[in-house]
Amino acid sequence: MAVSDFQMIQAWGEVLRLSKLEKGQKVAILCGPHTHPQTLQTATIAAQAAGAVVTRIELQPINAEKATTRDLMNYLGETPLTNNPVALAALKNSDLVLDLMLLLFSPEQMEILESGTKILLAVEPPEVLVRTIATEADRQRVVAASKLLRAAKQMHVTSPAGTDITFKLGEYPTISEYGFCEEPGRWDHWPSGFLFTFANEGGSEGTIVIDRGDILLPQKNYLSEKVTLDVRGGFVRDIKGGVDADLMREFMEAYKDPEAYAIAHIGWGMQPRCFWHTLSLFDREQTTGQDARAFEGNFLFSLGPNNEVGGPRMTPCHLDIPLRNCTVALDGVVVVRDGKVIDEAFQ
Ligand SMILES: O=c1ccc(O)c[nH]1
Repeated sequence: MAVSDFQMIQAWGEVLRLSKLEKGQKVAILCGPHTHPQTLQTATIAAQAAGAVVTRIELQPINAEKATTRDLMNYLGETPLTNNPVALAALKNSDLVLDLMLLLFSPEQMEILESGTKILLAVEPPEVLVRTIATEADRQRVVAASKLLRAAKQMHVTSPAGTDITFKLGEYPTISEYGFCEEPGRWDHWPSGFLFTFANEGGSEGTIVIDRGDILLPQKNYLSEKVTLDVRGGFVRDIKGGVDADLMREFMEAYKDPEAYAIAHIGWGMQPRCFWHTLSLFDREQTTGQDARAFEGNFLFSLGPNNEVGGPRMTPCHLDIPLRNCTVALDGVVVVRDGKVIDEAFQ
């Protein structure tokens, strides 16, 4: 259902407060022709109400001729910021960037963050944003879990459907996402409420079974039959199943990039206000599927790029695949059991 401007302005006000936006600071709102007009207008008003100096930067989209999907997260790496020093300079000179266009994993995003600028991504529709306004409690819970993940040397994931895979950890940092940016140089995504790290290069071995009802992103469908991934040496070597497997395989083959098959980020969902079922109630193009990435107790793995954390892969092909009913153990300590987060593990 629709959201009132008043409610959206209040939502932005709370997220900007949590992000410690101060009077007189510089806010750049990055947008494009696809940016939701209500999100843009209410973000602008809320940032001004917080006393910030607000600049809108509108960039023209690229890559349409290369991607086989309209999904914002599925031709990564090159962005409208690539080879645009004017916009890049303005963003690096801001205290906070509200990214309503979607940069995600790109060299330019890393460069902006390294300058100390904060970036908050927000491209879900207002109905999702007002349901998932971040809270300090979300931050504390995700940060507590990330301390365990950061210290772990191995993640072992199993499921009744047949998943049994081990990831060696330690080469890459842990990323916590909880929906606001309270520290300089931080990137976050509203909505979120999950955490992940990246498997060591070549350090993923085993089988992942994407079960009936599990979700593929960007396909944004619920699988009607199992898809089995054979993972060796950090790469998906085989994709077995029926039509869903054929669709996934052809989608990835279209990129003609061997790096698309690499295991990328691995972690789990901790957002009780996001749900597995939500995607079934939206038109495919109304959402990027953050409910699916963040719902409490999923095991979320992704394929493709790891440049976000300084890894060598910047493939534009990026799949996020949240699984239900998994058990996730870090060095033998269970943090998710049969799709339920074990908070006691983080005390
Ligand atoms: O918020 C996000 C969205 C996509 C992704 O791959 C990671 N985090």
